[in-house]
Amino acid sequence: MTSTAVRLGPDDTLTLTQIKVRDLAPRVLVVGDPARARKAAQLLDDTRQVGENREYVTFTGTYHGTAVSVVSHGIGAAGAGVAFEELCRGGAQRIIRSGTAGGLQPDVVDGSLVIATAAVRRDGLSQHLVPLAFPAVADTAVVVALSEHAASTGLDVHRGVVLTSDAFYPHTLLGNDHELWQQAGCVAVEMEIAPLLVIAALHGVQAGAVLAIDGNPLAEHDPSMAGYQPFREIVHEAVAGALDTALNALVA
Ligand SMILES: O=P(O)(O)O[C@H]1O[C@H](CO)[C@@H](O)[C@H]1O
Ligand SMILES: O=c1cc[nH]c(=O)[nH]1
Repeated sequence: MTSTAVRLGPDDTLTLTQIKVRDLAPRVLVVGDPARARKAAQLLDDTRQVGENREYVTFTGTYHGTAVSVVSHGIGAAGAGVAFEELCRGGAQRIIRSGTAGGLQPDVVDGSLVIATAAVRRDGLSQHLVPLAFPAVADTAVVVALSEHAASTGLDVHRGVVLTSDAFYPHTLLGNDHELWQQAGCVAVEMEIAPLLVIAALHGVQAGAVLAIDGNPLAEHDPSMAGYQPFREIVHEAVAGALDTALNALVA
């Protein structure tokens, strides 16, 4: 692929994530929540913390003998996009996001897993990088690897197009358009996959995502998200299943 993408050297430090390039593994797990990054780091062997700045916390270790880094990217496309871009500039070759999401279809409910095949680009960032006509598509090998490992978790697994949207809490003035995307067949809604897939594609990096479902705002008739409650056992189990799936797919 002809590319004008920036690549840094091993002695460089990525500016906002504060990771030394030599400390970054080519296979990277990304999660929104720094606390989830710390939990994921405990699943690695020989783990060491190699970066911390703002919402970006980074660990590197090995998983089943293969070097892996875990990085938190915070909530929302703009901040997460900083991390995704720096990881690509630092030499990441495969990036998998393990996040949480709301189900959009009636059968995509608490405790399910969703594997993203593509994302609707309703984020504010990615249109500044490449026109919206460019699709946000997951890498096929990553989707296959995620599907294989998700099946072994015993959780309810769905696969399809996800909606990436900047608005977590809508205002009654405009509401949200989740119903439109439900009718278009989107399976879940979250906030960072579209920029991940776009930035990775522009760098020639493999990327994909697996999501733990923590509610279904349409089915629960809760468009305001006032009843959002992700701190439940059924969600914790799905988050654990998503992390396990993502780590196995990373090293597949
Ligand atoms: O659980 P994470 O990875 O943060 O993902 C989802 O959760 C956050 C909103 O609660 C957003 O970042 C959304 O994308
Ligand atoms: O963006 C998100 C994340 C989790 N659950 C939701 O409903 N939306």
